[in-house]
Amino acid sequence: MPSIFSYQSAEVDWCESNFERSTVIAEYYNTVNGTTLFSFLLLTPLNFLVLEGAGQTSLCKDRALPTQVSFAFLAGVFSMYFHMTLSYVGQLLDELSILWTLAVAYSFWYPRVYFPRCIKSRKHFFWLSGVTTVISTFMSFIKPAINAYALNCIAFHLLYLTWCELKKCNDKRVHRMAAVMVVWWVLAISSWISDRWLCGLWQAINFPYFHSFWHVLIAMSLLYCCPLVIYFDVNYEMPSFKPKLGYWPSDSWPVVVPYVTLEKPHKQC
Ligand SMILES: CCCCCCCC/C=C\CCCCCCCC(=O)N[C@@H](CO)[C@H](O)/C=C/CCCCCCCCCCCCC
Ligand SMILES: [Ca+2]
Ligand SMILES: [Zn+2]
Repeated sequence: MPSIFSYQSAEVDWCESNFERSTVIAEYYNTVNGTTLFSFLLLTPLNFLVLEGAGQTSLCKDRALPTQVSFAFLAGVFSMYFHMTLSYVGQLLDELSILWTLAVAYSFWYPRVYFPRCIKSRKHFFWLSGVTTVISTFMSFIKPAINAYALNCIAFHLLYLTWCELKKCNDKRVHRMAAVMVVWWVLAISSWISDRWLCGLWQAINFPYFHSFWHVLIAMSLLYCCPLVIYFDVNYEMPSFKPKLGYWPSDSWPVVVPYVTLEKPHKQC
C-alpha cells in the first residue's frame, strides 16, 4: 500500500503526462503555471498601498490583508507541491488551502447586508465561517475527488453576489471590470472542466495542457476580482469616500493591471 506522501498516490491525475519533462516533477507545466497565483499575491497588496497612500490605512482592516495574502500564498505553494508529486497529501493540502483562503476572504470581505438574519456582527460571521470551514475540512476527507467540484461551485455564489452589487451600481467602469473578471473565469472553468472530462481527446491530439491554462486564467480572474471586492467594501464600510477603478499603466493598453483608488469624499453606488 503506497504512503499518502508517495508520488501518484492522489485520487486525481490531470491530463498532462507524468514525468515527461522531469524525473522529479510529475506534471511540469501544471507546476510551473501554478506560480501565476503569486502574481495575484504581488498585485493585491498594491491596491492597499494605493489606499494607504490616500490615508485610508483602516481599510487594511487590521489583519485582513496579511492573513489573506498568507493563505493565498499557501494555496500557491500547495498547488505546486500537488502537481509536483500528485500525492494524496498534496491533493488535500491543495484543496484545503483553497477552502481556507476562501473562508478568510468571506470572513473579511463578505458585505454585512448579505449576512443571514441571525448574524448581528462581523464577529459572529467570523464564527459562522470558522465553524462551517472546520466542518467542511473534516468532510473533505470523505471523498477528496469531489472537493475540487465543491470548491468551484463557490464561484457561482461569487457570481451571484457580483450580479446583486451590479444591479445597485451604474458606474460603467465597475460593470466593465466585472465583465472582464467573468470572461476570465468562464475561460478558466472551461479549461478546468475540459481537462477533467475530455482528456482522451486532448491526448489524442497531443495537447493535454488545459489544466495549466486554468492556473493562469483563474489568477487573471482573481486579479480583477480583488479591486472589485475592495470597491464594494469601500462603498459599504466607508460611505463618505468614492472609490474609483482604474487600469495601470492606462485604460487603452492591451495588457493592464486593474486597481482601485479613493477619490473625493462622495458616494456613488
Ligand atoms: C481583497 C481581496 C479579496 C479577494 C478574494 C480572493 C479570494 C481568493 C480565494 C481563493 C484562491 C483560489 C486559488 C485558486 C486555485 C489554485 C489551485 C488549483 O488550481 N487547484 C486545482 C488543482 O491544482 C484544483 O483542482 C482546483 C480546485 C477549485 C478551485 C476553486 C477556486 C474558486 C475561486 C473562485 C474565484 C472566482 C473569481 C471570479 C468569480 C466570478
Ligand atoms: Ca497527469
Ligand atoms: Zn492545478
